[in-house]
Amino acid sequence: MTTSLDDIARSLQGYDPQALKMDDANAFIARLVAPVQGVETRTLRQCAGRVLAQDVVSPISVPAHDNSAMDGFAFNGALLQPGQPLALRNVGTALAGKAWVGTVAAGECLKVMTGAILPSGLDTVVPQEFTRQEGDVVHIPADILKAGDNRRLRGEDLQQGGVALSKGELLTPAALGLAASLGLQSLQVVRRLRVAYLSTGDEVLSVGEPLREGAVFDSNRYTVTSLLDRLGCEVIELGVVRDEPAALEAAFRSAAAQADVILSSGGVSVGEADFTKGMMAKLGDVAFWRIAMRPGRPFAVGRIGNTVLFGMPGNPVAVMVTFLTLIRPALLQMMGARPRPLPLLQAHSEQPLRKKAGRTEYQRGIVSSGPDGRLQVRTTGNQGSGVLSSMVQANGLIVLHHAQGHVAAGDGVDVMMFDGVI
Ligand SMILES: Nc1nc2c(c(=O)[nH]1)N[C@H]1C(S)=C(S)[C@@H](COP(=O)(O)OP(=O)(O)OC[C@H]3O[C@@H](n4cnc5c(N)ncnc54)[C@H](O)[C@@H]3O)O[C@H]1N2
Ligand code: MOO
Repeated sequence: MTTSLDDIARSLQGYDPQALKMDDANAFIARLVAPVQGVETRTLRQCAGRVLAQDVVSPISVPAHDNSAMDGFAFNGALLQPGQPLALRNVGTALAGKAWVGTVAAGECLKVMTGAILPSGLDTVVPQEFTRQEGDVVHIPADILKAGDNRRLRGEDLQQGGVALSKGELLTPAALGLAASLGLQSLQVVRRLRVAYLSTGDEVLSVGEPLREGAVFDSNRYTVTSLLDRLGCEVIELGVVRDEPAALEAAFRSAAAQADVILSSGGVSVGEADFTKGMMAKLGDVAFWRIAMRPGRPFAVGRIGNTVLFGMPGNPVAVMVTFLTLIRPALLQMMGARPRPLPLLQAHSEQPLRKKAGRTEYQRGIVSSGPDGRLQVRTTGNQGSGVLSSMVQANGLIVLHHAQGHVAAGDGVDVMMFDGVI
């Protein structure tokens, strides 16, 4: 049973679709969406960016044995005494990957390579360059080591039987390396989320079409589809749809039949040619919001059949900002991933910032390290929601919170970093 938009609205205190706070918008969306069903097995090479569908329990300990972290000489650390150098007889060499056979008696040591198994009783390794060798005697200076140094303990990375990776983990390069260190060849992952994207508007041209007066090229298609690629979604591109009811209806129906999520841009404000809103309302259970945010105020949210719909405004910066702040968390939730909020840093504003209280503003910011080593941030200049070059220059969004007012130069502000995400 899916919850209707009305039910969600009733469950939210202070829900006002004409002046919705960001927190309430996100809470609404979190209730609207649910993780998709469907698990598949994929080889490690195919798993980058996918979401793990079940816990991975370690079949082995990593490392499997106590071993040396250095090329050097292993010995019993109990021999170390403050102020006393050591002279130990080397009785052999242990290479990585092969157990050394033999015994090391009191007063003896074993030459070991990095990764070599430490025979029992040898718990300390002196790096080779700290020693002096005379024949088979190894001299170790006083006070350079303590017992246990340069030893890697069995299971210090992963314990056999422990959970190495948890369900919901987004499979990063590090997570895939970890799975490989357990000898796993494949993983169970959540099926990819299918996301359809369409741009709307008579003035919007696909790249390749000749430019004509008053028209703009469809930049939103490229920002949105590449944001989706980075999230590991399967993207269904439905091109540019004219402000014409039959074309809009066909596009939305086709999107709803194929996708878990439909994203559109344009046509959600109050303009006369905004047929998009009417068509969304005809085909689905859709709410039209005015969010207390800038940019990105008009926004549509709802369902067409079982497919979730997010109708972004047309302005290119508003598209990226609503994607990062409202849509990205929802897509991660639908992908079965644990929340991965973009990191918020505190930086000192290099300039005064004008801000209207009663809405959340996202200004494009460039964070850098100041002369005193502290983080500082300046804006990219023109903050118009059509100025896409501001998003190219920025490495984060300065978040001016709902209740916050003007910012003085030097004040601390939050910055939502998006390097590597967009
Ligand atoms: N009277 C009001 N006018 C507007 C309001 C309002 O509240 N009252 N809100 C403004 C805000 S904020 C935004 S954002 C826009 C959103 O309007 P729409 O969603 O209807 O978007 P469009 O009018 O279709 O387009 C806006 C703008 O973006 C350009 N655009 C559209 N699609 C693309 C694309 N795929 N690639 C590049 N650029 C695109 C389009 O040409 C327009 O310039 O409404 C304000 N007005
Ligand atoms: O959503 Mo609009 O972009 O605030 O100008």
